[in-house]
Amino acid sequence: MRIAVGSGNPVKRDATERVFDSAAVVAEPVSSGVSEQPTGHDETRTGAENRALACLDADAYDLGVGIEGGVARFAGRDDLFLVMWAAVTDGTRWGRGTGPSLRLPETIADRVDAGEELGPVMDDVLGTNDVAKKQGAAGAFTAGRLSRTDALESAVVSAAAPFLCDLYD
Ligand SMILES: O=P(O)(O)OP(=O)(O)OP(=O)(O)OC[C@H]1O[C@@H](n2cnc3c(O)ncnc32)[C@H](O)[C@@H]1O
Repeated sequence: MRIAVGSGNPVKRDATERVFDSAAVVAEPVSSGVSEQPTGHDETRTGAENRALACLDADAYDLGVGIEGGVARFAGRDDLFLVMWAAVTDGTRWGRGTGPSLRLPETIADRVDAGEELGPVMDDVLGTNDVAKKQGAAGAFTAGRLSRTDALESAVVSAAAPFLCDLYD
């Protein structure tokens, strides 16, 4: 089975490889079709779906996987969370799922609310370079207990459910 993951970010490829461990996983950097910093569940989910479809079309793949990081609030609450959505498609059937949500510290949430992208803000605060391609905000917020790869693996395996369980058919 050939699987494309619609990103050049190595943590997204690693998370996908963990889920589809007997498949060949190829990274296909594609456009998300949403803003650089998606806001809200709808925009973040749409980014994951767009990436899944775009990378499936890039070559002859059996499945396309799209993963998108975003920030979102929950109904009636003020705090801002890092969220992550994944989508899996074979071009006909779809699976969608989320990973864990992590509340952003207020100073970081304020900067993202003011229009900055989370990745650069995290690098600035942590004094790192490309943390989004390494342990990620999840790793930083949990003292390494939950890496971005771990978190995205949860999102991808959740999205893969319709391809793993025939109750969805
Ligand atoms: O190369 P792509 O696939 O675009 O990967 P990305 O990590 O840059 O992009 P996302 O669209 O998944 O995330 C949107 C923004 O949120 C940031 N972001 C998301 N999750 C993060 C995390 O765990 N740690 C740091 N930044 C994160 C990311 O760096 C972007 O600035």
